[in-house]
Amino acid sequence: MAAVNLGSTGSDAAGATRGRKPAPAASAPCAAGAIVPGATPAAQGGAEHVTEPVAYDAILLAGFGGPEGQDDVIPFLRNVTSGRGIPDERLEEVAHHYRHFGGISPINEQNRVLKAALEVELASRGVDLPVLWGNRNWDPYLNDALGEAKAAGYTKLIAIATSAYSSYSSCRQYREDFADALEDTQLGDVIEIDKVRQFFDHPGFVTPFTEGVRDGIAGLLAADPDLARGDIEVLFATHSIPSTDAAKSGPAERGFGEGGAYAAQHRAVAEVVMRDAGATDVPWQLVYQSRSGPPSMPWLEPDINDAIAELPALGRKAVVIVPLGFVSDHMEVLWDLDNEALETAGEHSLAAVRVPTPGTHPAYVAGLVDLVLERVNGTPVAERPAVTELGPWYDVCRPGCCENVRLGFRPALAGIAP
Ligand SMILES: CC1=C(CCC(=O)O)c2cc3nc(cc4[nH]c(cc5[nH]c(cc1n2)c(C)c5CCC(=O)O)c(CCC(=O)O)c4C)C(CCC(=O)O)=C3C
Ligand SMILES: [Fe+2]
Repeated sequence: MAAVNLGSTGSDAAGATRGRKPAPAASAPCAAGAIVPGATPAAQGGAEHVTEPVAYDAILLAGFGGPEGQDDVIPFLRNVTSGRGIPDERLEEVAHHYRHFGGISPINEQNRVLKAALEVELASRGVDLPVLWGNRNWDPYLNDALGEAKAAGYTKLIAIATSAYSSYSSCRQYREDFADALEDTQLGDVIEIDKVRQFFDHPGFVTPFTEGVRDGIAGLLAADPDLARGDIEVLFATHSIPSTDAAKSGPAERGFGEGGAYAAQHRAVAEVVMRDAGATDVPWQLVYQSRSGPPSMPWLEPDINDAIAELPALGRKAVVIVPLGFVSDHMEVLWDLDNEALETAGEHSLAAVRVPTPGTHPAYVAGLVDLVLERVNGTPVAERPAVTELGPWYDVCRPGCCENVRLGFRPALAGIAP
């Protein structure tokens, strides 16, 4: 199967190893890696990776969106939760997090800064691709970005969603919203949108965390000469999701164990981070945060605060909190980690540090441009960097990938139906 990376282990720019991806057990017959130019990926007979060059007109930076004033907070939360059955008490609770910061989520500003950093990086590498920015849940919306594309005459966009892992919320929902936006703007016959692969194991995304863990451990040790490495626990934190979403988060034909592809991707990246930070002697766990939904519905556990409360009984004296699931210091990080989790650590007399998110780390910005260029150039799969054996992830989402069994799902781009 030409599209699957069976290449030997090699070194990439960040010094990490490129793994082998096992061939899917029972996927549909796979076309050759190359696809027919001009046709949409869905018409490609099931290719997992697109290894023909594509002449894109622009990059679509697709964000989550966030409120930028007190009056935006409730309308924003209604956008995010429309049709979800999120209890009103939960909305009130979340509104309070935003109110505390003047009703302003930092996420839009972070995406403005990321867009500018991408433009600088593209220019410095001589890549002539404009960056359009649109959000799923707040102004500027995806529809606005498509309006800009139309005005400029762009017809072929390559999307970067600000979300690294596979799950309904972090992958398919973006792809559904692309399809919705094309329908809303009636540009579906004019504009095509492809999407770069999930980049959880791209070295550009992983390197900032590796540096952060190394620095975090060193900082704790420097601050307390009596602290031993085994006294520290590294907690890799990511957004909890409903267990049913997690189970559906990978391609239907591959098994990933407890928590589906979503948890497996986080565990695999955490292991690489610990190894590359030179910290295989430091204990670590994957933990979850920011759950919502009714208490009767199972979500991925343990919650970070519960995990922290258990640490003294394990003999730990300090904790390094790594926001492994997040690309920037948005509300989930500022509130749920810097406010709540650090407070929980204090209540249990643990020294604690929170590692930075990728933000606009040069490796991350360059990595996002690399992800675009591998699609522009149709880079062979064996040459695409991936630090875990799970990747490089699919360019075209697999059938049944990232479904939402609670809500049903809508038509989506950049994948194979359903
Ligand atoms: C996997 C995942 C990511 C990471 C991937 C990605 O980045 O997309 C993420 C990111 C984010 N989530 C965010 C905000 C919210 N998420 C909510 C609700 C939910 N998130 C979920 C999952 C995820 N969420 C889920 C399963 C729900 C329950 C509703 C449902 O079943 O679909 C709610 C509703 C209230 C609540 O319940 O908390 C809000 C306000 C913000 C913006 C922060 C800011 O403003 O700075 C960001 C970046
Ligand atoms: Fe969320």
